[in-house]
Amino acid sequence: MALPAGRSVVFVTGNAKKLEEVVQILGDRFPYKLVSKKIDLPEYQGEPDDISIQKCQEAAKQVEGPVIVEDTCLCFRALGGLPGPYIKWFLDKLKPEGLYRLLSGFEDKSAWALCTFAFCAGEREPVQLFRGITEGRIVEPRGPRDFGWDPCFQPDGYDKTYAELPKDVKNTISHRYRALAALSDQGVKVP
Ligand SMILES: O=c1[nH]c(=O)c2ncn([C@@H]3O[C@H](COP(=O)(O)OP(=O)(O)OP(=O)(O)O)[C@@H](O)[C@H]3O)c2[nH]1
Ligand SMILES: [Mg+2]
Repeated sequence: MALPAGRSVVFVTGNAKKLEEVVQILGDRFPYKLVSKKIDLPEYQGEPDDISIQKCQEAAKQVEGPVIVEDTCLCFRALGGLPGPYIKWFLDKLKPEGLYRLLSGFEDKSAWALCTFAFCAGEREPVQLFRGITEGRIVEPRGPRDFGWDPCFQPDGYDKTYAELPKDVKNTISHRYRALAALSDQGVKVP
């Protein structure tokens, strides 16, 4: 069963840039009223799916209603997928230059960005996951610095980094776009 049309769903994030992209990507394609709420949820550890499930359940508990959360990983192939969900701390300490230098001992600079949206209708309800992946490689940082690791991620098939690409291009190829496309295709369900 779908949520009744017109119901609102709270997107819980502490990240204003994420919210900006979600709003741009979704436009009016989402059948529910999307309300945002700024809460800094805990940074859980573990596999991406488990992290998103825990994050969503915690958000539903705090909001006491239907919620969507999103968790983003940046995974370096040469490092077996790390930093993955821990990219926030790696970026914070190393900046995009340091992320690039992390791979200096490796020929393989390939990486993928993984975005997972999680929806649940309430605290003890099941969590639905929607994933999107964009493949690319880690390059010496280029472009504006206003969003995280965008300057050092160059998506496959482009000679520009995410940061250098116009927003409307990033937003049609990104990990976030693909995850939201899965969400739009499959729809959210309440038990
Ligand atoms: O250059 C970027 N392009 C992107 O498209 C992108 N998406 C996320 N990030 C960064 O990667 C970490 C994810 O951690 P994260 O998913 O826990 O996010 P967050 O803690 O900032 O927000 P939230 O968890 O409250 O939603 C954080 O440092 C985000 O700033 C991005 N950087
Ligand atoms: Mg977070």
